[in-house]
Amino acid sequence: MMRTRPLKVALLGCGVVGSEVTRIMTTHADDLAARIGAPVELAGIAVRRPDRVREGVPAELITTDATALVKRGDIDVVIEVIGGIEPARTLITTAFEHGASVVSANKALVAADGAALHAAAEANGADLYYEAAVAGAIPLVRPLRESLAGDKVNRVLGIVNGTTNFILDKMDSTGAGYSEALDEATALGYAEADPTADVEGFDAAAKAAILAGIAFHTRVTIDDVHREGLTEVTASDIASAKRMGCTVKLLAICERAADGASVTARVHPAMIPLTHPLASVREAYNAVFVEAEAAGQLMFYGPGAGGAPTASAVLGDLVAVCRNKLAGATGPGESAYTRLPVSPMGAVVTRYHISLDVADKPGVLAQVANIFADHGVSIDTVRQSGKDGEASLVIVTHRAADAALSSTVGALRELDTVRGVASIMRVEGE
Ligand SMILES: NC(=O)c1ccc[n+]([C@@H]2O[C@H](COP(=O)([O-])OP(=O)(O)OC[C@H]3O[C@@H](n4cnc5c(N)ncnc54)[C@H](O)[C@@H]3O)[C@@H](O)[C@H]2O)c1
Ligand SMILES: N[C@@H](CCO)C(=O)O
Ligand code: NA
Repeated sequence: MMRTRPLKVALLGCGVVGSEVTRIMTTHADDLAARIGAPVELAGIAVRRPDRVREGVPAELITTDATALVKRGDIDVVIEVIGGIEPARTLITTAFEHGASVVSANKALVAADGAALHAAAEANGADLYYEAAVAGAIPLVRPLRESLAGDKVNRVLGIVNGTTNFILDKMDSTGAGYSEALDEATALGYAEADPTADVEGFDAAAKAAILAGIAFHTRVTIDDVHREGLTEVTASDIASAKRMGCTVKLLAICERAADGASVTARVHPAMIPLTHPLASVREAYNAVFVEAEAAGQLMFYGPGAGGAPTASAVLGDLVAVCRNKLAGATGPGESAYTRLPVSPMGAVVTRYHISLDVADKPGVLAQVANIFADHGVSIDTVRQSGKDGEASLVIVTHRAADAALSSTVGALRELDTVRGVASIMRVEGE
């Protein structure tokens, strides 16, 4: 039976995502009501610039006082699409204290302070949902939290940042320059308000922290995630990857250690074979592999950024939270019972592609090979090219610990015959 009294929703922020949330809530009101079992009504929209023309947004709902809106007391659900840490954190906490549940798209905040937010939700009998925070429209948080709650996840690996994938794809396929590709991603609404969050890997690291926490039922914050962005990737890295039958992608990788006693979470550019499904992920699309003990390998693929796709995830959460409200229940909260520690990057085991500029004279290759052997790093392939007494060595290793690779590179830099280490890139997905 449909309840006639509407559930009241407050929207915080009416930018790329917020404007699409407003549009869908307005145009799909009847369907949303039927699915929830009660009408949902937009009761207020907090914005920073009230004079901006917002097509289809009722002017009487607009306010610049977000705090007063979340304190009203008659609000059932607050949708936070402002972004950033403050004032979002205080507004969300205040919303819980005033009886509202919260739907947020804010990965930066959840990855920094998820535990405290979950605790505040629980203390007030409220829900905190954030499907939109990870990989936009792609259902990933809910499948991990709910569908896979009976399985044991061992690995989550994928492309979780649309902007950087868009940039790499454009550079690779059209030869566009880095800034040109970034400007296009920003114009299309994919990039964060400050795009350094995308290109320096902070956005992907936040998503990796959220995914690792949910997948391994432990607490992982953004500070636990090893992070390398896109800014160090050169045209020569991309060309080198091509020669190896690979492409370069910015990956987020969360793994349970082989002994099961710890986990790791990292974001960095990596070479992956062109035959791997992640290699064909184009534009701002995201794709995530989840490997679970009983399920095997699952792949989640779809639009990872953009106003409408992200609003789709927000609306899905809104329906779930409203249903919970009507049932007088709450959905799953934080699950961190395994308390698995997060190991540092040095413990990660993977393969490496190393490009060295060396003197081309007898014994150099043997000297270089010895350094690898001394540090327990086994070489898979070596390719040498060069002339006039200088050579370029491209070495691909077998699987080795990141700490062992770092000491190998440190020792190589000490050799007089090694003029420079042109690039080091991890090789994944084989
Ligand atoms: N754009 C995407 O593709 C995407 C995808 C997934 C998640 N997200 C997340 O969604 C959130 C919003 O992103 P967006 O792309 O819509 O950003 P945006 O910059 O387009 O929108 C944010 C809006 O919030 C407003 N705002 C800032 N402070 C405010 C305040 N105190 N009170 C009221 N309004 C305030 C800003 O004026 C702006 O209009 C972020 O957390 C972002 O990480 C975005
Ligand atoms: N800036 C983010 C938005 C989606 O979270 C991206 O490019 O993926
Ligand atoms: Na999602």
